[in-house]
Amino acid sequence: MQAIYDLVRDVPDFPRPGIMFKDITPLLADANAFAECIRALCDPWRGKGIGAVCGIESRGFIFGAAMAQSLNAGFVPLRKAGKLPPPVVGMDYGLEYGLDRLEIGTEALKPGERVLIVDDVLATGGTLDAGRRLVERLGAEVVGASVAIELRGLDGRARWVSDAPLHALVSY
Ligand SMILES: O=P(O)(O)OC[C@H]1O[C@H](OP(=O)(O)OP(=O)(O)O)[C@H](O)[C@@H]1O
Ligand SMILES: Nc1ncnc2[nH]cnc12
Repeated sequence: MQAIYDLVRDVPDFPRPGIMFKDITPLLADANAFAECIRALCDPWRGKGIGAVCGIESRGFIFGAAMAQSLNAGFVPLRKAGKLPPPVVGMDYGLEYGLDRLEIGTEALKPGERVLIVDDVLATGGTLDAGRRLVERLGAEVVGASVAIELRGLDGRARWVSDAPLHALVSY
């Protein structure tokens, strides 16, 4: 896990003054560390009957798609506004450095389907909360969530009001 810490770069004042941005691109560029990261993210979910991994645009796609393959599950994108063709349902939310909207195709998940939600970073938790609500709106079952990085100081975990587990690989 130390390799993962070593490969996440701190970028001060990006994308806004006062934000310490966690840059995952050095981690993604390292084949062994990225593979180890995907393995470790998937381990808690093996044998748990995950039918679909919902990855959150855009960095959540990188981890989510690789995890879906490893878990032998489908991949369903939760996309930013206006990117998915209709019909969609959407949700506005706030994140550490702005406001945004996530959407999902109304036919993308079956009622009762067992879903894992994946993102790269948990900061204030607004994004993950919006993702959970959208999946539940479609009647699917949120089995849990995984993030590569948790920023504990922003207490995003408090926004995860589900009983389903929320796993973080590394935390700061
Ligand atoms: O916990 P929160 O405060 O909600 O912040 C976490 C979200 O912020 C980033 O997404 P961003 O909207 O910057 O999109 P990107 O992945 O396209 O860079 C990150 O990828 C998470 O999705
Ligand atoms: N500090 C941060 N670094 C990287 N991604 C983020 N998303 C929200 N806050 C972030």
